[in-house]
Amino acid sequence: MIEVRQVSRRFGSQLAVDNVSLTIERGTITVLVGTSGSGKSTLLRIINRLIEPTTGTVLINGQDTSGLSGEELRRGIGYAIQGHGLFPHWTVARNIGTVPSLLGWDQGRIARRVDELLRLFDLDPALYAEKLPHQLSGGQQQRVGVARALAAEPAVLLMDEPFGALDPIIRAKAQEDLLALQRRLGITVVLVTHDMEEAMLLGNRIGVMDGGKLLQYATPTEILTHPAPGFVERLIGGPDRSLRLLSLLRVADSVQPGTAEGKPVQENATLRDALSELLWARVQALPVTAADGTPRGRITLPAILDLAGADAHRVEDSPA
Ligand SMILES: Nc1ncnc2c1ncn2[C@@H]1O[C@H](COP(=O)(O)OP(=O)(O)OP(=O)(O)O)[C@@H](O)[C@H]1O
Repeated sequence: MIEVRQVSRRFGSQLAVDNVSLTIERGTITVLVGTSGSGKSTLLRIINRLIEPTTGTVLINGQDTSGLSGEELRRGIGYAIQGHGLFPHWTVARNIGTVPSLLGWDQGRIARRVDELLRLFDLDPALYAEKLPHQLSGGQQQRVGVARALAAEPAVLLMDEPFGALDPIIRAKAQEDLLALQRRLGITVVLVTHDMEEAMLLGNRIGVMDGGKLLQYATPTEILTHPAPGFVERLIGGPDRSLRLLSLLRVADSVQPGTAEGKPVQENATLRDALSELLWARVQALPVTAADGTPRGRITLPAILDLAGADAHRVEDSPA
């Protein structure tokens, strides 16, 4: 668990982070979202003490981090940034092995860990371990950046706009991969983005920042259905609000008995995707299947329309 208590950071006359308190539960994804200059990156870097707070404290698992050396702290916390931050003249393997080397792991253990991480990120070690970063695609570099951040098996992973430089298709894949990875490893992730869509997709909780202040810290559903008045309300109150709500709900949540004609929709797809399929096929209903193709029932247009409005209580009862 990470506890940020009344943390502020001043740069000259500017208060980049203004009295922020929040608690991040172990094994969750927290997304800090806000416009440029709102203090997200500064707050993230205060957690691993790349930036020291002017006032306030950060506790990790109950321990005040100011009592640790910054270097020691950072070896236990993964950090992945936009542009991947890979050393350009080092091979992929050496890049991934950076922190284990600093920690004094023996060569055999480092090699095994590098191999394991490359496989985890779908990069064949025989093909990629000895390549240089510039010989990889943007998406592959991004994966190596995250692999490097995870090399020493940190319990906490901080990510600053990790998908910012990726094209939309690779970005969607990278987001799905992060969700799967986080579930598999059970790590605590704190991620910074300026993209509310990304925050809604990834966050168990979202912290909305503006002018250094944390304006709201809540689940995606709470933010959509009960946004804090003012900035947050304006941020999420655009014309696609109903579609965002549908993005948080799964087909499995409103599947009905029966069958339908047409291309099946998977039960773990979002209702937004299902709506798109229904509109594309110009039908009122489509069959629903499990990932392995087992029939599950059908999804209908009226059922989706029913959930797309501001019926907050029903939406709140649904899993985010
Ligand atoms: N080292 C620094 N020296 C002086 N001012 C700084 C420094 N780092 C950040 N700031 C200022 O603090 C404010 C918050 O910056 P920060 O990088 O945390 O914002 P952000 O929300 O992450 O923005 P972005 O999305 O553009 O990265 C900005 O106005 C920035 O100019």
